[in-house]
Amino acid sequence: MKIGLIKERKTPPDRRVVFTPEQVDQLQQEHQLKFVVEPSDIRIFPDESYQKRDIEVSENLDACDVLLGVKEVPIEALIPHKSYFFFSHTIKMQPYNRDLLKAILDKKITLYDHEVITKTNGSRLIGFGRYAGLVGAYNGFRALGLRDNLFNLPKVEYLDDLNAVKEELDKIKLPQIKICLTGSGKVALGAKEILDHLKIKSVGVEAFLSEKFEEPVYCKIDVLDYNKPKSTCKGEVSKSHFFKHPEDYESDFMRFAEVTDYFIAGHFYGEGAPYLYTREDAKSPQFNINLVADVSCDIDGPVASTIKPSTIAEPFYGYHPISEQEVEFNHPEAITVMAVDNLPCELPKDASEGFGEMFAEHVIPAFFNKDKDGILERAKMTENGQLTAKYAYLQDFVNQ
Ligand SMILES: NC(=O)c1ccc[n+]([C@@H]2O[C@H](COP(=O)([O-])OP(=O)(O)OC[C@H]3O[C@@H](n4cnc5c(N)ncnc54)[C@H](O)[C@@H]3O)[C@@H](O)[C@H]2O)c1
Repeated sequence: MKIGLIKERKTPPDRRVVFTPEQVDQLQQEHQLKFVVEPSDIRIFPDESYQKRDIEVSENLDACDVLLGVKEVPIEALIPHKSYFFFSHTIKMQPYNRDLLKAILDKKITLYDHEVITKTNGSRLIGFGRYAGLVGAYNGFRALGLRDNLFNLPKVEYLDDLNAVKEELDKIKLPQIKICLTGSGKVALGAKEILDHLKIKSVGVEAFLSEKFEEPVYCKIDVLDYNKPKSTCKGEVSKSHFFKHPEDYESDFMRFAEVTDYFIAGHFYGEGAPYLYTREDAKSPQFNINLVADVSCDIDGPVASTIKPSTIAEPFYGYHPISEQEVEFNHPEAITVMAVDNLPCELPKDASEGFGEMFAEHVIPAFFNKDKDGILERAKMTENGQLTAKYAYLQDFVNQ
């Protein structure tokens, strides 16, 4: 079997890749696999680092059975009749990728989307969430240091890797602040890794809400901490009930907002769930949050101060809660917002290594065991110019 590692072609440039040279080397030794790497001048691992390991680097991907990329492949670069794996960002009917999905069908491409490489229960097996959480939490501290003239952390993109990021954090001293972190997935765990590296004390909900501390503390909360059942809720309150019937719940986040200084949003927001805080909530004199690292990054939604995504080049802006307008990130009345929507790109080396490990563990075996766990079947969105049954709900979207 021949696998092609394709060049990333999106703007701004994305330096990540599915497999590092070392991983390709190892996979070629362990399996009946041969790799071809498409040349790229932006990839974090240069062409020579593959060539040094005798891995073929070539523009010609004709002989490849499968092509692996990270982000959306531009329509003109799609090779007809091939099988691809990449993030197509189409499963939620994202309008900006409608033409891409149409082209994939027209060109009779078999598309497997990384986002839907899942266990049978639907939970995702691979992704870059951990790296988003790591960089997002760090960026929030960077904003704090710059805004309050406390310390000057460098941008992650100028650092070599995660170790270098952690070394920078070792140099700072934090003020006594309360940090609230939402979520239970990969993003939240990545953010927690940064908080734990800084040796910030983790406290439970009751203590966080009611006690004063001499040192910085954080509290990690999940859906049933920041939502409560409405009086009309009939079902038994549980996480799975919340996921199925979010309309039976209302936000209980204000009790956290009243005592939190720095909020790290690392949750997954499901359609129909209550907003954590609205623009009105943020106007309340009791609303205490003045810094948000919104890794979840749902725009103009559950975290009302996130009025737009920010960029790696310009990662911070201010949200003025009274005027509801954007202001300077260090405006004295602003909630400082970090809402970069491509955070893992800032840590391309570690993110590629981590992603490659997950892909090697969960997907590569499926090529050789007749997909006995249904991994490929669940992730296959298109085949022979048709949407597969699981993704047939996208038919109207592509017909528009
Ligand atoms: N800013 C960025 O660069 C960036 C990068 C990666 C991910 N993200 C975003 O961060 C968020 C979290 O991603 P992740 O990688 O941690 O996800 P994940 O798949 O690792 O975890 C999702 C968690 O949400 C829970 N969940 C499932 N359905 C839910 C629902 N309806 N309501 C609430 N929780 C539910 C699951 O139990 C799981 O624990 C996503 O919205 C993702 O788009 C942002």
